Amino acid sequence: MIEAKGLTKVYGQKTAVGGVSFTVQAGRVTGFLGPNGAGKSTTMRMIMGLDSPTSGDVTVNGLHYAQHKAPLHQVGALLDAKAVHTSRSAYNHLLAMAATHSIPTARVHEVIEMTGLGAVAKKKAGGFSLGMGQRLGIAAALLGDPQTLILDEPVNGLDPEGVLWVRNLVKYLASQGKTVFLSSHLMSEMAQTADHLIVIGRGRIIADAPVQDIIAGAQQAKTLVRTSAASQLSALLVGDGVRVDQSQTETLEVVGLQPREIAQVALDNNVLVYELTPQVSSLEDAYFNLTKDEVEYQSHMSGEPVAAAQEGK
Ligand SMILES: Nc1ncnc2c1ncn2[C@@H]1O[C@H](COP(=O)(O)OP(=O)(O)OP(=O)(O)O)[C@@H](O)[C@H]1O
Repeated sequence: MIEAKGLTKVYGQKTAVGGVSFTVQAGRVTGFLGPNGAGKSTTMRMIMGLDSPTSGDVTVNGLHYAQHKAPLHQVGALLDAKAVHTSRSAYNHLLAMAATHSIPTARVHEVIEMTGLGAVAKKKAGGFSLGMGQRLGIAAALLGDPQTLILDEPVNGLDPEGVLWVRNLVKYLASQGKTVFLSSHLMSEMAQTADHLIVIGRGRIIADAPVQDIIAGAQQAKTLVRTSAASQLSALLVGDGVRVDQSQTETLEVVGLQPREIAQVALDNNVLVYELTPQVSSLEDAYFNLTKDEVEYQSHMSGEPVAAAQEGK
């Protein structure tokens, strides 16, 4: 379990993490989402004792990271896949880590096989592709068979087989009662992997709820309507709390009414409707809804990223 209380990190004028409190429970996969610069990596670094909080507190399995006598058995983390000795082989990198905790060599071989690194284990880690580096980072995180796993963007650079493997792995570990905390910018992947989500924006928690609740929260009754009299039906439907967008000649998107209510209006007015399809919200919709005011680095049509707001900078 990870517990953060009033966790704050200020760099000069910049509040990277502004007094966040949350609990990452054991036995489920908790996703950590937020726009670029929201404070995810800083939070994870503080959990791992790599950055000290300006104020507040965070513990893993009841203790600060540094208080654990055998931390590799408590918490395994992938924070920066490039943080390896570049001229050391993957095997030797893992062996060196294992030696610090008297972890048997057999476990090194085990995590190498688990992560699909067998063929390259004796090669220098500095020459690894992004995906192979991620696999090595995950192998290192798993080495001590820790109770808690923290993975910052674990699927970044992985091929589809690797993405599926990470998904199944973290779900399996959670089912075994482990605590799994992972960040990703891939919404569809997060929707399939996480049970619970913590969403952060500009250093503050903006949602902390089960994935299904977050998706349901964004859900407005939205229906795709195909009709031969789009303008007429649109005029009949539009009103208080009801929005109608006409995307094509015979296609309407109606927000704020149930399909049955739309059908009734059409029937009462003798309008032919030949399709009524309720639209289901995705995690991506919910995420954009939640973070629309929290995006600090916004892309523009020209492709040139600019700081959308200069809060604290
Ligand atoms: N060492 C540092 N010194 C100064 N500012 C920092 C430092 N580390 C992070 N920041 C700033 O703190 C904010 C949060 O950064 P952080 O890396 O935690 O965000 P993130 O949510 O992980 O972003 P991303 O999705 O881009 O990885 C950013 O504005 C970043 O520039």
